[in-house]
Amino acid sequence: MTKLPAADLQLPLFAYSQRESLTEKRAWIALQEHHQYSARHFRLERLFAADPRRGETLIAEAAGIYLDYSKNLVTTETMTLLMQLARQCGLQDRVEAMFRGDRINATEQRAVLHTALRKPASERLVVEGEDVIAQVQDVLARMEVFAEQVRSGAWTGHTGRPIRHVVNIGIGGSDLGPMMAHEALRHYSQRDLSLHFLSDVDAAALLETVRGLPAEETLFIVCSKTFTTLETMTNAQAARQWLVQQLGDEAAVVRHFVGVTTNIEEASRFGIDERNMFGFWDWVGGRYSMSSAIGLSTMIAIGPQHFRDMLAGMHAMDEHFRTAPLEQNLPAILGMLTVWYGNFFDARSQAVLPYSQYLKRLPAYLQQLTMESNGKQVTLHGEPVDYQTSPVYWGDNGINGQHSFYQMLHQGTQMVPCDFIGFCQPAQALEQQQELLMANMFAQAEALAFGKTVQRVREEGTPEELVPHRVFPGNRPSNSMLIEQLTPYSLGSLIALYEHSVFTQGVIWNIDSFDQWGVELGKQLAKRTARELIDHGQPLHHDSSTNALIRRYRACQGGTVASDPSK
Ligand SMILES: O=P(O)(O)OC[C@H]1O[C@H](O)[C@H](O)[C@@H](O)[C@@H]1O
Repeated sequence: MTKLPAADLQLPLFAYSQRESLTEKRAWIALQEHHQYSARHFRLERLFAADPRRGETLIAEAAGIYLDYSKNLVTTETMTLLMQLARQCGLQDRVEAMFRGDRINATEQRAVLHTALRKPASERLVVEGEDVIAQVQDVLARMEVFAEQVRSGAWTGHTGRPIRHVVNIGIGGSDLGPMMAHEALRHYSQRDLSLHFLSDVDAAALLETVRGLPAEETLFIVCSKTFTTLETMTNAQAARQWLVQQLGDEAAVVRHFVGVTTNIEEASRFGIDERNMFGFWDWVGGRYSMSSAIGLSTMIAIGPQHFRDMLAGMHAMDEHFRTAPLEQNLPAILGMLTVWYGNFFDARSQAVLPYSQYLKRLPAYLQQLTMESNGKQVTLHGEPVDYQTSPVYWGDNGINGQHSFYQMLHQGTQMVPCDFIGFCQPAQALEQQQELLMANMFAQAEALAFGKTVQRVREEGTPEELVPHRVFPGNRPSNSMLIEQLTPYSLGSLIALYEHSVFTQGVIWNIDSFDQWGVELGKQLAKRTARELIDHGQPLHHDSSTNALIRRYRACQGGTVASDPSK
């Protein structure tokens, strides 16, 4: 892509940043008062009693997702004020700027165009003189040819055997999206192809992955936006060595390794044939990249048409986000509710609870999407924020969670807003299991919202000394998302919903949701420390804790200390 002239480099920082502090905005002050004098006294049972149709009106629906946000500590007045805040923060202008391809990732001087990855081929989007849709479609077409070759067995390995195992090597955004999508869409996957994900640089990860894999039927997809990430490069080199050792020929690499990257040069140096590289662009952030060529393993597993369906679901949500009025806009509603709880109720975390075995990796995926995007402490101007930014996102498969951490959600001392996600039709059916699953989701949201009073606990004949233990305070907020069925389309739409909710939050907080400088320091220190762990003679200049840990490690390696008697 063409580079901006140096003189323009400062412009976007100021173009998209809000000069007025968030906490000085009229709507913010109004929300503070609303919280102080009304909202902090809201009781969900009273809100529901006052408006018998609340559960049918505080809802929004788009791109196959029905969102019920009535079990939140809000009234229509709250929602009006929240949307006023969004407007005063310029949300709609920022949305337009993102979709247009402005360099809204100000600290890296990059456009943010993951939405272009899922636009229909018939559209055009010219950014800095280039039609990005044409570029996207070109890569998609090449991915489709390759994916079909692998799926049909036409792509053969070095010894002429078809590929039966695909190993995605990548980390962060080059792992979590494809891994989550693979789990979510297993039902759509070609049965005679198995997918594996290798991210951890712990040798056990590689060895456990390749154990039992026939090298002649194994394809490695090295996914790395930069092609310099240490963990991925280390794993890719080790996998390469394993393959060459197994097949006894360096020439095998070209049939068993393909690359997905923005860095063609580095990938060539690794030995990947340029014809087997699938590119993307610096305007696709790692955690926003599952709809780019990073989704190659997804496409191989579910096939090009289903991959296109996933893109269509994303696009439908993108368009909804771009065009729907804020009051009916799902990502805006979700995003503003997160702002509401974090900034006015001091909620520090947000639970994501899918009632679907297939979505068990969704919370892990969302952790990078949300926290790497919005875990920031300075505004676009570089000034410290004086309000809370990203909450901790966490969660698990809802049913499993019920039998472990839901205790804290119901009776703990912290407010944890919850997102429940469920499906009307199961991807796989066994009699009544679907009803049992969804009954639990509805019951949990109801129990959190309305609890159980002292009076009811007593009426149940509970011994007096146990009454306080068996009371459920209720008034714990949640969203319920109901989707017809888990399909590539609905998965795409769900992911785009969260992407844009994250964007909404970032706009309000006036931060750069698309950089990740916070991951750099640890990487730098690890490089130096790695040298010290390899060469025990290197002097140590860390703090006393780190020095002592390294000395202990060296001694343990050298066999001069041992604490495990079983060894
Ligand atoms: O795709 P890569 O360039 O290998 O980057 C992989 C990951 O590593 C980094 O440390 C970032 O924190 C992530 O945002 C990124 O997704």
